[in-house]
Amino acid sequence: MTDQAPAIISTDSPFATDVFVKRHPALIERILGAWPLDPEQQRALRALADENVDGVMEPLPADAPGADQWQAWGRAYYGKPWTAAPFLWAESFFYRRLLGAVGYFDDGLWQGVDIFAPFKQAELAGEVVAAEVGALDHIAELAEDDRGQALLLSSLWGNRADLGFQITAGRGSETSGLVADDSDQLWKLLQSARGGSVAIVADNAGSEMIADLVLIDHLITSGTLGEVVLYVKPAPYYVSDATIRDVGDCLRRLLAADGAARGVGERLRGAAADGRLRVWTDAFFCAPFDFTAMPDNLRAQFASVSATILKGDLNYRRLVGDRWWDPTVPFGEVTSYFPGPVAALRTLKSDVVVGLEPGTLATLGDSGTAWRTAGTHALIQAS
Ligand SMILES: O=P(O)(O)OC[C@@]1(O)O[C@H](CO)[C@@H](O)[C@@H]1O
Repeated sequence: MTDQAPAIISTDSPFATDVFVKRHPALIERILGAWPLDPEQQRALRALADENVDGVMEPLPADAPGADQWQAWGRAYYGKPWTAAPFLWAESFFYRRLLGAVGYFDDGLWQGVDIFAPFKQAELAGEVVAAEVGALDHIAELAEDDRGQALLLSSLWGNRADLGFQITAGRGSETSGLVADDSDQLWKLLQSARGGSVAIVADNAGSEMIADLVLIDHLITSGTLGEVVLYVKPAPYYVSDATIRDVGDCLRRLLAADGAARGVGERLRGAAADGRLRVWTDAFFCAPFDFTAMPDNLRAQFASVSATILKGDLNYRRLVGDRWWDPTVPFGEVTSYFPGPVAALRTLKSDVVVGLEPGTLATLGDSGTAWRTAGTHALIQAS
């Protein structure tokens, strides 16, 4: 494996700094507006927002679930500004603190309540998803290979529908081309695994999950794959990250539609019933580390499938490491530690990128960062 590049500390990145001083307080305002929170919950949320903007990071209360573990993980960062910690680490801790502030982990009324559900549900009921579901009738008419590629691209660009990102970036419609396109290699990988099992590490609920489910249906129905293991988050995270509940909501959205979408929903329900589609999770998916630190059980699971496909920006950061890589360092080199063939489908929404051709990088211009963070560019990379 190549030498590790320096980790991204938020103070070194205007984009990451904004996540703490703008995105997180705006998210907290939305939560305050969406729920009948009691005074203590409101106080805890407002304190967390203030801490993010100009306070210092406080550890979890000593009696909170997982407090010892987080105490050990974050010893070097508590008492310092949020932006002084590694970006990836501090964001994960923010979501742990956010859920803790409303009582998600405590016995009582708020235990297990997904505070992001109103935002996810609005997206699922909206016109973007309606158009996406309706478009399946046309895609069904395409030849099998063209349909596969169309669904792959739809799963890729579906990653723009990230509700955390939209808090500060808005829902833009501008898209540029792919900065890296290993889709031929990815299809070869899937064909060589024909009839086998593939892991898909999901990202967002709503529009993106609908696109992922439609792609999964295509891969299973066409016989390309015998089994898909879909990994979701064990708890609400990064606003729109999918949990098992979201997979259920998306499946029901497909089943409630007419035409091709309903067929997709029915086939997926059948695939789940006979084990060809399995939904799984692991606590590590909400841990503040990249995949080099994955636990042995997860490593063994990824090693047992023919390939793993990771969706989205955060999974990409965790796959290659949230680091200031030279953008031309090969994807295969950085991901060589991964237990088995691996691919990434990601729209670019943070500083990290690897695997670019020098010519592509020259065209994008390495000085400006908008192409890295605006969600207008995307990539498909495979090892
Ligand atoms: O993983 P996703 O949904 O594609 O993107 C997550 C994201 O919006 O959140 C992080 C910043 O808060 C970045 O990784 C990215 O901008």
